[in-house]
Amino acid sequence: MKPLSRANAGAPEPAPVRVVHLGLGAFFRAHQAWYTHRANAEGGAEPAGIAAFTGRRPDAARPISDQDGLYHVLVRDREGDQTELVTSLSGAYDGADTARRHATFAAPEVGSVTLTVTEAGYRRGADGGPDLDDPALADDLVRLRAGNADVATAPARLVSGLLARRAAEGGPLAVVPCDNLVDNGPTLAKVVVGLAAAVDEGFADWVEHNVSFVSTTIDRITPATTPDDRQVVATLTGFADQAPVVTEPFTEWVLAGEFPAGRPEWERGGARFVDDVKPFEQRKLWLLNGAHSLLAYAGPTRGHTTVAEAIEDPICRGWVDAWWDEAARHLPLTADDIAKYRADLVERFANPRIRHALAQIAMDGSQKLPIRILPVLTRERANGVLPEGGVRALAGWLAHLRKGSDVRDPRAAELTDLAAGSVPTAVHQVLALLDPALADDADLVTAVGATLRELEA
Ligand SMILES: NC(=O)c1ccc[n+]([C@@H]2O[C@H](COP(=O)([O-])OP(=O)(O)OC[C@H]3O[C@@H](n4cnc5c(N)ncnc54)[C@H](O)[C@@H]3O)[C@@H](O)[C@H]2O)c1
Ligand SMILES: O=P(O)(O)OC[C@@H](O)[C@@H](O)[C@H](O)[C@H](O)CO
Repeated sequence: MKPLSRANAGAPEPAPVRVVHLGLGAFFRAHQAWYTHRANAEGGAEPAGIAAFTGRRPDAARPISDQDGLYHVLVRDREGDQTELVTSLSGAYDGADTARRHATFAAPEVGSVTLTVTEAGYRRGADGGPDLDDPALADDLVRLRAGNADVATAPARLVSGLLARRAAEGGPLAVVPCDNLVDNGPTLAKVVVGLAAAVDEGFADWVEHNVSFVSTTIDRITPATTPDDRQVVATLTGFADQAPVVTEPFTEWVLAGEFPAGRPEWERGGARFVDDVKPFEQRKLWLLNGAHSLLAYAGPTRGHTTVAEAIEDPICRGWVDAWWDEAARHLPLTADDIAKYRADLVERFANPRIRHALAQIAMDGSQKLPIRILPVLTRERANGVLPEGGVRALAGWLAHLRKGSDVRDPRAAELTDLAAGSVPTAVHQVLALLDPALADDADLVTAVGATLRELEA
């Protein structure tokens, strides 16, 4: 079995870096790096390279940098596997490598910064600005004010990179969040401008005038890679690839916003540039991600561990259909569009060769449910409806929290405490943490309690 390298694979030399990425995870490799690779492969413009930095694990870049930035995407449909070698990563680095990060941010030929740092990684406070009660972010702010750029959180790394760009007179640039958040461009802008202002008002002003925050809807189901997946890639390609990613054939990237310093021609890879991502965003976050979260919490009560298993269970499928009916009532799309999207989702979820663990999706519920479930639930309640699917998603989350094991969430300790004890108290306390208005809704509390008892029976 050959080690993967540009020489062994006959791959082109690394392209000049035009994009910096924060959060070198699986999704970035299956999505933004893949679109950049596809755009480069189409030819025409000068190829664009990406310098990508890990978010939290210093060692995560090593297997990729040892392969000259190369890795395979393993695309799995019901019938079989296809591999594609991705060549757009020109460098993979430890996110704590401040000197490298700053040099990349400062380079005028770098025009965009993309991010996949998870919902929790944005460290937003209740007002949408930076959560300065978060100890890690507060610690980073002290460092930034002291001129020390060795910071750890994603917002602080972005701010320190922008400080380096301003100091080098690198010019304007675009920041492109690719995480599942509502209004992700303006949402990130609020965190970054707030943190910049806490460092220095003049710098916040520079950010407002020089940095464009682009909104995106991003979609490609990409589970964590397993050792078996690596073996499949080795068998198919003959390379001992240490960093392949597994994904589905479907992919979507919709973007809205300005790129003042240019960008790769991602549309050549299939990306769409629109004036407003909102209809795409609501369709995706409510129908796809909402159903994912519902299955992630309620599915295990029926013994399921993956999305594909759960969606094939007629009971779980009924839960998802109920949720989709509720969400559909509030989507600004035609009935035909919604029906087609739902049918496609059933196919995507049921793909038996994508083993998407419910436990992976269940992470960070306190950050995800307000985006995926509550917008529909609150609209339904305003219309006097007790929505079965939304209620079940909340009840499922409570069941997950009450099991107590493997709750991965920035508020895990608080949540598992609140969820313990009698059902009515647990439901009231957990809903109050999400939104006090939910806990004041007696009919909702009763319905969630009844569904929780049913799931726990
Ligand atoms: N996997 C998917 O199917 C998918 C699809 C659409 C969007 N996304 C978005 O991409 C994100 C990452 O998914 P993934 O599959 O790449 O996961 P992953 O676990 O493979 O990678 C996560 C990346 O985020 C970084 N990270 C995690 N927590 C962080 C934190 N608190 N601060 C800074 N960086 C942090 C990690 O270091 C890593 O680089 C998701 O949370 C979601 O917002 C994922
Ligand atoms: O990646 P997360 O943790 O935000 O959410 C888990 C899944 O719901 C998500 O990754 C979907 O698979 C993805 O959003 C599909 O495009």
